Amino acid sequence: MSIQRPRSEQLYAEALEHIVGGVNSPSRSFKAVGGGAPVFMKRAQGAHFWDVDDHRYIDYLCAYGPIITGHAHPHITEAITCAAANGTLYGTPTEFEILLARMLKEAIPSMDKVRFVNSGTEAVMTTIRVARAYTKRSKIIKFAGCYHGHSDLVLVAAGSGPSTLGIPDSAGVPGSIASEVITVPFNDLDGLRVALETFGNDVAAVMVEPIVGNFGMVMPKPGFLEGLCKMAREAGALVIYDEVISAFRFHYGSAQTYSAFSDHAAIEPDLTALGKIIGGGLPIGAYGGRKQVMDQVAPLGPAYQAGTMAGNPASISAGIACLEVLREPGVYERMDAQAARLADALQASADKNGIPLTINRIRGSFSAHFCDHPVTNYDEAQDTDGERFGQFFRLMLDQGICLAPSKYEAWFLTTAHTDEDIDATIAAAENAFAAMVR
Ligand SMILES: Cc1ncc(COP(=O)(O)O)c(C=O)c1O
Ligand SMILES: NCC(=O)CCC(=O)O
Repeated sequence: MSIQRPRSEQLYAEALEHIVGGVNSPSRSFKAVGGGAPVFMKRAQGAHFWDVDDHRYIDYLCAYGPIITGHAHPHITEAITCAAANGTLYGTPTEFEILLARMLKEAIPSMDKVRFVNSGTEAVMTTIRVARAYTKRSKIIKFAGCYHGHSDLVLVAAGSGPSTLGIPDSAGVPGSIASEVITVPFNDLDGLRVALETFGNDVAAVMVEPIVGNFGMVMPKPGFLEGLCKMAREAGALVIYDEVISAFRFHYGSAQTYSAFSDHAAIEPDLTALGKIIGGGLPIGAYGGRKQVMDQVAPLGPAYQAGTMAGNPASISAGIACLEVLREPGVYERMDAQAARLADALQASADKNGIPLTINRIRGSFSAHFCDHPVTNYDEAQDTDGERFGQFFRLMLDQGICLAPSKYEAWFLTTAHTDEDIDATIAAAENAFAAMVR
């Protein structure tokens, strides 16, 4: 089944000479799946990639989440082209920024005010600063395995990327900063209670991915978000939702407005961090929240946050166009149905071959864990067979199926995946599972 990729090998060798580790984000390295050259892609269209050796792949990596309408969607491409033709960066406000802010606010009503930044990392980093400014406290509670970007504070027990490479707690983060972060297991209200009882008066915010995307896709247990919000508020701390992955992933809205949760008022955060999908494939981040809290931000308030590239017309236009596509009726239902068919077939095929597999599916995305137990927190996600994942990853890649090179990452469907893509993926998985037990 193994296919050759001489041009990727050659480019990787060259890249290693010039770019640290040969990659511009460590998540792209194949270190956790047996090493060697990552595949260098040269073109992407719809649900497909072509590599530099002219092999075609069906894409479930989807750039780690932003590509939800498929690659080079004509409506988004037109918006970007048009923005570029009118100048890529002004350093002044533009009318489009207001439109995207309005669209985000309509979809996520807990945000009275929004500010655009350039990445999810920046968005999260700033929500923490704003929460600290507002509460005049310094500590943060986060949940083990949730990834919130690569700013110092949140690189403690940091989930997918760092965990894949065996560095959940980054070097270069001073102990004094790490000591400002308290880590609690996800889905564990008792753990949160103890943390708040111990440190409550110093806690500025409890930060969480309300639906986790960074140790697989993991739903909060019933009552978890309600309990989290209640306990945080009783302790005088703010609630920050990192919805960089989850916003617009499962429906036209965010986790905090998702229909799986019955009492939306009880799970409303004070601040929300956004990124990925809202930029339609261009760099973006945003954060927003209650007016009173957001008024802390400069130029209104004392919390400073700025950005030369922030709100650039291309990213904003791409974001608007992406949300316009997602607003079309039936879009999420279709991704849901395709993901259901794919996940069910993967499970059946693994079962048939006697390979323990736990699939966590939330509408159009899912994670597949090589284990025989549920995955509801980081410990359980770690306790899965990484070697088997690596083997599966390579067997799929060699049949033209592109997954993230990490056992912690999700599979993402897009509006561009066709029934034929799903059929081909199911057939490839059948072959892969059969090969794994031979
Ligand atoms: C939940 C979450 N927050 C924050 C980030 C950081 O976003 P970025 O990579 O755009 O800085 C990510 C990226 O993977 C993420 O998944
Ligand atoms: N779920 C983790 C990521 O999406 C990380 C992407 C990156 O840092 O390249």
